[in-house]
Amino acid sequence: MSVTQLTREEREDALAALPEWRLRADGLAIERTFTFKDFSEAFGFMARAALQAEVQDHHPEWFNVYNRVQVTLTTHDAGGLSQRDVTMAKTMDALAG
Ligand SMILES: C[C@H](O)[C@H](O)[C@H]1CNC2=NC(N)=NC(=O)C2=N1
Repeated sequence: MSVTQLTREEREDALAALPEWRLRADGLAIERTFTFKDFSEAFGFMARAALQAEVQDHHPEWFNVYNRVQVTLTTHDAGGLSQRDVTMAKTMDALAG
């Protein structure tokens, strides 16, 4: 599937609209750590995000310990950041409340 990387300008605009996310040092991914009340809340978030990932055909890299979910978004098909990551980041922000 052809997906294109964001240009530097598009990336900067996207990050400005995603204040909770930071650009990974290599510039190829965005990252956010979500913290919830407990494991049940964290896993509920992951379950809802997983269903949305399927709908968007765009899957997160993530790591969960108890109430914490560390998320990395990158587009493998583009070899870096694409609009799909931005859309998924906004979806996750909305799901986390
Ligand atoms: C075939 C399938 O559509 C692709 O492999 C999709 C699935 N989910 C994906 N998820 C992410 N994060 N990046 C991709 O490039 C990607 N590609």
